[in-house]
Amino acid sequence: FNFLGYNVNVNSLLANPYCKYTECCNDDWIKFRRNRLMRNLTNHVYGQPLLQHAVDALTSHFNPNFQNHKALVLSFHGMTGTGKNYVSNFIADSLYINGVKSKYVHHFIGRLHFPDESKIPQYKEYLYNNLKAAIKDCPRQLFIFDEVDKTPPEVLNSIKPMVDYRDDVDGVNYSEAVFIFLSNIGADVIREHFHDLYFEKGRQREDLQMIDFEFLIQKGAFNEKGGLFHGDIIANSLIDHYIPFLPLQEEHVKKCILNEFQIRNVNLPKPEHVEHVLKFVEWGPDESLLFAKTGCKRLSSKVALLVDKYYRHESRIHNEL
Ligand SMILES: Nc1ncnc2c1ncn2[C@@H]1O[C@H](COP(=O)(O)OP(=O)(O)OP(=O)(O)O)[C@@H](O)[C@H]1O
Repeated sequence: FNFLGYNVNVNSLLANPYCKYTECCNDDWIKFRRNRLMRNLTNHVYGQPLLQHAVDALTSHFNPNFQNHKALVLSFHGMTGTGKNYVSNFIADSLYINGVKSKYVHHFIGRLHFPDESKIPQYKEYLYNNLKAAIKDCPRQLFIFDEVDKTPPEVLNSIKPMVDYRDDVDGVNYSEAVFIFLSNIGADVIREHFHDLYFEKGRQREDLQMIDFEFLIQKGAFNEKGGLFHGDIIANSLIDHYIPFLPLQEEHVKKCILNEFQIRNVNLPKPEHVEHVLKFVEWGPDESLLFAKTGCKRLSSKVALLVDKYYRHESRIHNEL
């Protein structure tokens, strides 16, 4: 309303002052910022054009004009070091003001959280109770399950009711949540298919479509051993989108190396230093040597050593500015 010529927002007058400084379950702290995500993916993630599909899925999930009938479930597949964790963090950053540090972001790592097969019943109970308590506290939660292929399928099956098409489970509604599964399941199929499309059929990486991969991954995820293996989540088609992470080539790895230098305030590293880091990268498969076996992983420590040795002055001056 208008008071003495000033526009007064009743909501902000009534708002809990606690939530001004502390993260709360409201639009001030949780809001999907598509442009922010697009900018980060464009500027920092190399060689993964199919990510646009994940952005579109998130956009429609958070469209206030549509009512969701189930939680959004994305499954990221691909070789190691191609950006699955990296992108999940950008998604968290686009959803929460506190980014990955938000109390509404939860990471579960197969080998770390569910290592012991004899404890499956306890894990199931732990997961169910944990998720339920989180959603009760705030419906807009992000659950990231890393190393899904190293998680016992029974454990993942316990969250099936939460990602299914239902209004609520035990009085709790999960439809606003986002689940992201990360795994190397299907990585070989993706690599082989990409090789065929790119090198044999002359298709450009940027022109590839989801349709080129989605069914392949779904089949691979179902057949390969791992957490999704014969699991209820796939059997019941509860994964909304399978996102393939393509294998990285030399041009992408070089960009990753330059990025690592840039992070350390070295904008123009010497070409021989970039080449030096590149020498540590293993290439495959077999003698084709087309793709980086570990993608852009483990480059940062190599770059850090070089920066410390040759650019200490440059990086210090920038840090002091
Ligand atoms: N496509 C990419 N573009 C730019 N940087 C990347 C890309 N992929 C990976 N990186 C860099 O490599 C690091 C490791 O990647 P990330 O942890 O996302 O791999 P991953 O696909 O999750 O691997 P894994 O399957 O082993 O868990 C990232 O933190 C990032 O710095």
